[in-house]
Amino acid sequence: MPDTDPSPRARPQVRPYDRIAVIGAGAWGTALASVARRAGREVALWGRDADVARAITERAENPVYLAGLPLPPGIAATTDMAAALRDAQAVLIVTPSVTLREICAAMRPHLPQAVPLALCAKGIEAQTGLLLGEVAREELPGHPVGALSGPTFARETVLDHPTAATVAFAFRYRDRLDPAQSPAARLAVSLSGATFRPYISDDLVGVGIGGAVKNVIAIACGMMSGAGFAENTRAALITRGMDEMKTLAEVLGGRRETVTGLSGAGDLTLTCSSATSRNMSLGMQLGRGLPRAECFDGAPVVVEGEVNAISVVDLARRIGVSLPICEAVHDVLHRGADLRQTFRDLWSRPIEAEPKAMGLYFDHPFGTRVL
Ligand SMILES: NC(=O)C1=CN([C@@H]2O[C@H](COP(=O)(O)OP(=O)(O)OC[C@H]3O[C@@H](n4cnc5c(N)ncnc54)[C@H](OP(=O)(O)O)[C@@H]3O)[C@@H](O)[C@H]2O)C=CC1
Ligand SMILES: O=C(CO)COP(=O)(O)O
Repeated sequence: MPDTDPSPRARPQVRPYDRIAVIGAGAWGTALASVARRAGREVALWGRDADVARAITERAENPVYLAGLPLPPGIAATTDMAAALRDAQAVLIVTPSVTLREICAAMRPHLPQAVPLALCAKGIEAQTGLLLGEVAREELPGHPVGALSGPTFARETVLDHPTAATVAFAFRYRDRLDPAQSPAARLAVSLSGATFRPYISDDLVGVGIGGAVKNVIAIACGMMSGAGFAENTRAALITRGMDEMKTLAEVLGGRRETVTGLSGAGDLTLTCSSATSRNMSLGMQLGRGLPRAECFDGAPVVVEGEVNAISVVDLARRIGVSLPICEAVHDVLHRGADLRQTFRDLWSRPIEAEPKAMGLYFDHPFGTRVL
């Protein structure tokens, strides 16, 4: 494959998918439906709330998840899975990661044959340690499975702020011979618009790990910031958190370069920098000492990093990978560990080398009394 951009005339033509189904009418599902609609696609959006579906179809608004934001007209929202999937040429699955198996089962009887599926949630299945792509492959064999992931707050995307994301599908042999017909290329072109810019990847593992781990690191950043620490600490957590992503991705067969891309470093930077992130925001509230039940005023908010902390840490332990920041978040969230003491301990672990490959470890001179 050439590694430079050929002249415009020599670029292969990519056929977009004309009809796209989006499963999940929350903030991100609605935003992606808007992206696809603005790109000129016919869009069916499935959600389980009839009032929300009606408001999207009739008033071009999602009053629950994106209140006050005008959506592009022409999104056909429905609570009927069969209707949403009828004649779909590509499907975006956008419900929280814990629901993926049940959503796949609900889709199974209605899916057109071999239609590509792009997973847009961020997580790892807790009971099995499987990446979401593996879960979808188990539940819906015979479909190309990929992911769409990146630094993409739903509101900003709907507000048409320039946004970029990665579309990843494992390339089959025939995709390497004719990349223009690959699901990654076709979906990327289908969603491309004046302000939405997808990049193409074949590294589903690297993209999946980036999305799952960044949520946990964002909780860590929020915790430290809520506890009163400042920018030095956040920058250290982002950088060392990225190292945890790289290590895990590489051991599982993903690429380090993917982790430095939009779905890794990009998303990590976004979610660790802003209280708009639900993960960062949960960490901040806990860091300030709020009990979990009182965070978000008790509202049931999707915070993927909370479940991801369990699945990421379990997976890493099973395969012998050390992820100290994820472990710290896990212990505070799920083992009742003291937040400040846990982060003190994190800072006084044995001195090690950057990069790890140097293989150097020394005792920390102050042990756990360093902060
Ligand atoms: N919001 C964002 O900016 C972004 C989110 N994401 C990812 O997208 C995924 C979804 O998040 P987001 O859209 O923000 O979440 P929201 O909380 O906005 O919406 C969740 C949606 O999932 C539906 N849902 C929940 N449980 C089920 C279920 N068991 N069966 C069917 N539908 C269900 C909800 O339906 P109901 O209203 O009926 O409960 C709701 O429509 C997450 O993995 C998130 O990390 C990725 C990028 C950006
Ligand atoms: O994944 C996101 C942006 O890319 C959304 O982050 P939160 O789930 O933390 O809000």
